Amino acid sequence: MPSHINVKICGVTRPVDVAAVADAGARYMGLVFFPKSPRFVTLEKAAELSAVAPVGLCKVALVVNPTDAELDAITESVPLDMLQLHGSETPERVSEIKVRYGLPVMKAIGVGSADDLAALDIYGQVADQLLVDTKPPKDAVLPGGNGLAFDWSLVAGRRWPVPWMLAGGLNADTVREAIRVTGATQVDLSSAVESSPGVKDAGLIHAFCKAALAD
Ligand SMILES: O=C(O)c1ccccc1NCC(=O)[C@H](O)[C@H](O)COP(=O)(O)O
Repeated sequence: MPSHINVKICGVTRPVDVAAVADAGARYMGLVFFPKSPRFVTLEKAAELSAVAPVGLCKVALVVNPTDAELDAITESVPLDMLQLHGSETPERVSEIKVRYGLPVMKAIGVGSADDLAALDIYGQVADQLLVDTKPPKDAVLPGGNGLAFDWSLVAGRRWPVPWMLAGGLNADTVREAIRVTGATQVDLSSAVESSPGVKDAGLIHAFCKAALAD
């Protein structure tokens, strides 16, 4: 019987990663267009990875405060199913991007304390999905993908009018507890399925999906 949990593996950089993500039963793969990330992919590489993704694997482009020119280039070169906004995009910008590109938009919100939860209610009115992620440390180079968890009890029992994913430091050992505490039906991760920064590991991807999808 199919699991009711959806997994997103973010930051694939090689065709073997795409195969591992699909074989392991993940529902989404993320392509990172943030140049400072060790998971950064060029337009050409992203198009190659997108082309080998099987039907049914949702291809998500992750961008940070993108200009229209950047999004034009990405959407013209890479077959995609969703855009993930991981910067400080305003609700108005989320709406604008949805209309201009005609793709579902997932907005990432960093959570570090209860003060951050109001943003989820606001963006839940405009985005197609929410990514509830750990708020990055102040000195972090990356706005996401830092392998750090937040206090899951902050979002326990919270619900929004759109589907949402839990992210931030998840791994095969913690994902079941994270799902139990938060009630998440979708989970996203990057760091814990890598052998070194930016290099995905098929064994770790399979182990994570086996743990997440077991119910
Ligand atoms: O992963 C990156 O390199 C990245 C760079 C810039 C913005 C966001 C980024 N990742 C966002 C994700 O969707 C990650 O999967 C999410 O933050 C969880 O990452 P991790 O804590 O490493 O599992």
